[in-house]
Amino acid sequence: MVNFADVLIDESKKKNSVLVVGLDPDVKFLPDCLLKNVDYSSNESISDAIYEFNKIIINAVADHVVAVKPQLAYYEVYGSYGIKALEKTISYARSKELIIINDAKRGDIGSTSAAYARAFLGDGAISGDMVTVNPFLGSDGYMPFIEAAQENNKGVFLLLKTSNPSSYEIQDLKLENGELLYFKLAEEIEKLACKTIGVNNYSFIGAVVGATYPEEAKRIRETLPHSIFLVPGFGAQGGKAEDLSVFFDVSGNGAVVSSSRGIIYSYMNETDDWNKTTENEMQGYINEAAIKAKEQLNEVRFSSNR
Ligand SMILES: O=c1ccn([C@@H]2O[C@H](COP(=O)(O)O)[C@@H](O)[C@H]2O)c(=O)[nH]1
Repeated sequence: MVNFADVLIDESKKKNSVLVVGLDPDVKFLPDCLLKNVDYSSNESISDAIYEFNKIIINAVADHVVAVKPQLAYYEVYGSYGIKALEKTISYARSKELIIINDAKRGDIGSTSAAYARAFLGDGAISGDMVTVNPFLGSDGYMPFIEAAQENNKGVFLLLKTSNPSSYEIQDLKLENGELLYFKLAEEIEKLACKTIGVNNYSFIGAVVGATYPEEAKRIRETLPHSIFLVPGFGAQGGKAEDLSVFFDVSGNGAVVSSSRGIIYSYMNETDDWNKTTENEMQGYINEAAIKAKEQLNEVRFSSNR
């Protein structure tokens, strides 16, 4: 039996990185070199460009990231061709021995969640190693994912305190006993996580906690010591490396931090005419941005500022 938390931590140690790069391809931001032959009336043609873009990103970051995180929305928008681009991207990332976290945020009634779990945690073409799950339908909505992850030696990240500005509207609602909703959910996750720990003391049942909420993260970390956090919101959403030490444990483990736009479109900040960036230049800028982010995170994850 493999506990996926151990796989993630071992990979993080091997790469000396807690950085996850998000694969959120938006054609608006692709330079001319990738768009010159694109027929905008064809989803197939656009999806081919997306796959080429993803290969450049993967080549640039593979040595410096613990995982890549495709965001499903950017593929689903192009229908079956977008899904094909996702399949090819996953297969390419696997050829570079990368861990794949599908940011799909699924969750439904039990029977449908079981089908989603087969899609994302089974052995199909869009299956990764971990998937983000929306737990707000309740335990029959998220347990099928946890069961599939356990059966297939994979992992999940349950949404807990998301990085967006309005996350407080629902997630911070006060319950009758004065407790906050996300905090109650953290307690529920811990009940499952503490029973499913691996050799590093972490469970394959992780939680999403936004980089934009370090104060909240500090309390969540105490309540949920056995879950690895997936931390989005670093970079483009304003989350800063210097605020992130509270997400980690004393050994610098316990969290992986994702950045999408801040890294994959880093070439847009390098010249006034970013449209003219070549594929080689793109790869270079993305590589530099990933190394910089990795180093910033390494500086804070071992710091004692908790
Ligand atoms: O709480 C959450 C959960 C998921 N996300 C996703 O992460 C990336 C963030 O992209 P950036 O460009 O680094 O801001 C994106 O795919 C979101 O859907 C999140 O931001 N917050």
